[in-house]
Amino acid sequence: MTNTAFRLNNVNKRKRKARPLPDWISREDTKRKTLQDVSTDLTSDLDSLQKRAVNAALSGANVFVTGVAGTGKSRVTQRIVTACQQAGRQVAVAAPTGVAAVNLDLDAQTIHSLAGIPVPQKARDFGNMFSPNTSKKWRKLQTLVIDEIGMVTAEFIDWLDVHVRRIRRAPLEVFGGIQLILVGDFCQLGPIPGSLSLRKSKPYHPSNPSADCFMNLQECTAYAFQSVLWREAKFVHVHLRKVYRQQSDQAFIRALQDLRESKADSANVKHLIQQCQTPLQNRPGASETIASGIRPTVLYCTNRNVDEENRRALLSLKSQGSLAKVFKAIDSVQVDDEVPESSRGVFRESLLRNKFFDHCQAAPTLELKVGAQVMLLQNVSEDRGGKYSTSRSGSNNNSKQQLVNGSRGVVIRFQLVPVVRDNKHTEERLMDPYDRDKFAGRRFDELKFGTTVEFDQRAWTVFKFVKFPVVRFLNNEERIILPSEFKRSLFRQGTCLRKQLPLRLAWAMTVHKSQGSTLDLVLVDLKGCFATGQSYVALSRAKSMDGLEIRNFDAKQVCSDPLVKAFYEAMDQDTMDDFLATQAGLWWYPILDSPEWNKMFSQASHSVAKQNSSQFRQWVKDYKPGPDYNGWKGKLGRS
Ligand SMILES: Nc1ncnc2c1ncn2[C@@H]1O[C@H](COP(=O)(O)OP(=O)(O)OP(=O)(O)O)[C@@H](O)[C@H]1O
Repeated sequence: MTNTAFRLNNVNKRKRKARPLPDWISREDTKRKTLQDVSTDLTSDLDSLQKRAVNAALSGANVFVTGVAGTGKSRVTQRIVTACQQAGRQVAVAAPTGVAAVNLDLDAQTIHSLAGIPVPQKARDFGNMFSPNTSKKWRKLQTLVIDEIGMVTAEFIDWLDVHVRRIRRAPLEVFGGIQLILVGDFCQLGPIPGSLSLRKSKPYHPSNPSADCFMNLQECTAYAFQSVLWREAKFVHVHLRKVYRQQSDQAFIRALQDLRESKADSANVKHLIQQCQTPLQNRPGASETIASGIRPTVLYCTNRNVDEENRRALLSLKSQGSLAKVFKAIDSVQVDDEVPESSRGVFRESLLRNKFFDHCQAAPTLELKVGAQVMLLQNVSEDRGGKYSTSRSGSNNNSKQQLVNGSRGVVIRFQLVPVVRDNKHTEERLMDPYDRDKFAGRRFDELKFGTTVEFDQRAWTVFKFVKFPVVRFLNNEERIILPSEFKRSLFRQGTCLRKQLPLRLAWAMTVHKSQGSTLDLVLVDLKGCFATGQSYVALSRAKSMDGLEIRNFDAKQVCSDPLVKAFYEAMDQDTMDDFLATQAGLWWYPILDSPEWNKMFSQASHSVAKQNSSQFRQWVKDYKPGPDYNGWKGKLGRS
């Protein structure tokens, strides 16, 4: 081909590309077709409401997905995230607490670390968001998914919104134009109040910009729907209806529904309590499982009871003469390459102090013994040679066949696993018994001291053996459990990494930690129940009454919030705008009554603030982070 011909061809190609599409295929349609394909692939096993949630998310709308416990909110969240990613969107997934983020298992992080701020005590803590790294991240983001929105306070979400708008220089758009997917159930555990007293902090006023804002963050227990954001975001509400977790036990579903609505004296609840008073070991199905060595998970309302129970249980095993093995986690951090050399030390220190290491489900030290009750913390993915995967898709769906995050079992022995070293002695590796490719046709237990195997184009020699637990799970599968990675990436900071066995002792756990999980065999002790929705969350973890024992139930402790009830009624009656305008109340109303506030504003401005959100918008407009943030001066005030 001559140069001229080549050029002509290119011109023709360009011309062809520029030719308009036929009238009957608009560009919008071709785009929709692609989204349609994504949606069909990901929603084939979802019910119609679950599909509606995924499609609404794909349409680009702000979506709120809710539903009673066990209706598949987590499953829908996973599909939404995958769908948005496949549609080419920049997605971030966050949850209000470390446990919820780790539970979600979608490489989610806490909302605070996503925001690049500590758990804020003062409005100016949000000033950290203006750091070049964090603001760049927020500018790129297209979709933000927040799970367990019921635990996020209205005040927090409004302050976040305010700062994201400024960072993205889009003051009039909710979250500066980022699509919001909020997921949660306001009848489950709500925002947890902290200890900071409102009275001790000064209200923010534009005339005194360096003062700390009125900071109610640690005290605010207003629901996210009491935010300005909720009024402006125009959410598509999707209320999932079909309960999957207890689908084989309709009487149980009815009782849970009554508990959710605080009808603790109903016939359904009485029936539930009566059925579930018999100890599990005296019930036909459960007693067989217990006889095979698997004891029920015990849920307590307080941490103290949980620790006591696990310690007691492990000690009782010790007294039977069984030897304990201690597995210590290996923690490390990796600072992002783009962090300048001069700041790497500071970033390293800050990553090492990250809350991830406190919240990580995998304990820093795990003591195990033969007979210890354990729970798997990650899915076992067969298609990846039996390794642990961080994906929770399909989790718990088919627990009889699959081992998933939450699967329960008992340690039956410890197994020696070979460690190999390459012939240059530069690297050591633990041999994964389920990674069959590595053994070149040999059986794992044929590997003896000094045996050489070849993989990764190198020869490796067995030079020592290390003991790891073998767990027998509820589905009777026995599996050697090897250390696995738990990590959290902090955008433009680096990664926190913990290497530990994906197991935790599972004789007992708190109700707060159990939120989001499905349990086959569970004993719920409601002594000391203190939070709204706590008894509902605890009891709704069980799959059926056959696998549930209830202790210390007190109808007086069952409480739900009438405001939440009204919120759901408004959603079902399609009167949400009216509810938000007249009943919900904005989170700062109680602050208006504080003496500090009274000094700042006249009675007249109170009523303005109560009537609409313009007052808040005014603060937003005038708000400037305090003097601590001079470092980011260049980035401020441009919005
Ligand atoms: N469409 C579906 N088909 C079959 N099983 C499903 C479906 N949706 C959800 N499930 C199963 O129902 C159980 C509960 O689902 P999931 O944990 O997603 O509910 P949830 O609404 O997030 O619950 P919670 O509010 O308690 O966290 C899981 O075992 C899940 O695999």
